[in-house]
Amino acid sequence: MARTRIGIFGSTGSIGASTLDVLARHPERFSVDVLVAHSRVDPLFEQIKRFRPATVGLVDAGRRAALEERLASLPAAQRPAVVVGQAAVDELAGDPALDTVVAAVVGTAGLGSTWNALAAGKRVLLANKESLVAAGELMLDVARRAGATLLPIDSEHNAIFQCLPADQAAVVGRAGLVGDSNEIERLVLTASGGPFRERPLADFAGITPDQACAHPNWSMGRKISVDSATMMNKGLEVIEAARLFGVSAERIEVLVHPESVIHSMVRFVDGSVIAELGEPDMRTPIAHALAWPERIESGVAPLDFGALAGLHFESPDPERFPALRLAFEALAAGGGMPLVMNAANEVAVAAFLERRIGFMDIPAALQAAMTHFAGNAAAGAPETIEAVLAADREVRAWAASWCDARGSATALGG
Ligand SMILES: NC(=O)C1=CN([C@@H]2O[C@H](COP(=O)(O)OP(=O)(O)OC[C@H]3O[C@@H](n4cnc5c(N)ncnc54)[C@H](OP(=O)(O)O)[C@@H]3O)[C@@H](O)[C@H]2O)C=CC1
Ligand SMILES: CC(=O)[C@@H](O)[C@H](O)COP(=O)(O)O
Ligand SMILES: [Mn+2]
Repeated sequence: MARTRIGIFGSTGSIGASTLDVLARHPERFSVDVLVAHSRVDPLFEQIKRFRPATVGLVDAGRRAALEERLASLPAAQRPAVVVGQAAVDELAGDPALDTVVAAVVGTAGLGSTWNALAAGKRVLLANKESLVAAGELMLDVARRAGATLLPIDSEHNAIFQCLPADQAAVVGRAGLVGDSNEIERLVLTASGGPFRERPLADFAGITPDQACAHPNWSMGRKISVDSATMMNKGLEVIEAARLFGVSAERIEVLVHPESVIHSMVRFVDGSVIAELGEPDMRTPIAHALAWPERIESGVAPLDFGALAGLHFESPDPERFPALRLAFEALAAGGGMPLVMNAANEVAVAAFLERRIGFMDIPAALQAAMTHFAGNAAAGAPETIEAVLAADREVRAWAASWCDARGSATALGG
């Protein structure tokens, strides 16, 4: 059997590392053909030595010399072709030499590569939820038209995908929509509640970036870790679920489950609930999507029920986690509002990580952007990928000014 040729966009990140860990267990089944990073050449070089890709992409042209210097130490036959710059790297995702693209870039920076892979009709393992939130139906359209197979590896969506009836799951797997099934009552997205689930609101002002990135169950990149701490991650995931599974906001429930053992569930009209359980380890959904519809070993230990202290559930607190409510509002508003919310969030999280604004300024930035752009966003979602990118840039510029003003006011004691 010919090996499946894999490209990992965002290979040096947390999802990239988990994917390579799974792939290393199945060298007879998969080859690693393309690896893409933004600028971190040291981990990229280690991956090149181990997995011998034919091509590597580096977005930051300023790091090219550093990468070439390292590659010069390898025998010529082991040196990959090097592609540099965002546009050229994004084009690699549509390369006919790839069967499967793992979309693991963080933020809407991943939109170009995810889009190109779908447009080329590939199997796309989607971690990069921000692209789907920003581009929405446009992205699903391009996937459908090209006959792409869009498989979620975000743990909740992969869990739901696994819980759906086989005929429905096959439709999602081919980038279609579940639609208004009269068998499925609702989708239940579980949420850990993040590191501040029990912290009083009065103490939120002093939250530091390192505290926000200390997720209780999952080891992830810093942006998504902050999103989990504000529960914006769950908000993005509500929109991601609505898009992937074609369900309205009323049929999506968020349930805080601090152990992250149940990764999500589907409620059926007859009262049945089907859940997917496992250790909180991304190698499980990644292995599932790599091999789907077959199953392969992932390296994740079997769940030890005897070691569980219990499974707990509670409702999300809207006072301490307003970002979740804002996401439901953005979904209900439709049009370009999810794009506005997402772009403002990316800018505000970056400002928080750089200590320019406080933790609760993140949801404040979302609220301000959503209010400011309400008229534009209501006009409808952008109709081309270029319009999505232009709208994303416009909101980012506005949100950056908002964060600058908020940061100066805070520094002045305002
Ligand atoms: N981590 C997790 O467990 C989960 C993550 N996700 C989603 O997966 C995505 C990735 O998250 P995570 O792995 O945690 O993030 P990380 O921050 O760990 O990694 C991000 C990766 O993207 C690369 N990158 C950054 N900017 C660009 C760009 N402009 N073009 C190409 N590559 C770029 C980085 O390269 P470099 O290293 O050079 O900076 C790095 O390889 C996010 O959308 C997140 O929401 C979803 C579910 C779980
Ligand atoms: C692993 C994964 O899929 C993350 O998106 C995770 O869900 C984050 O946990 P929260 O439930 O705290 O957002
Ligand atoms: Mn998730």
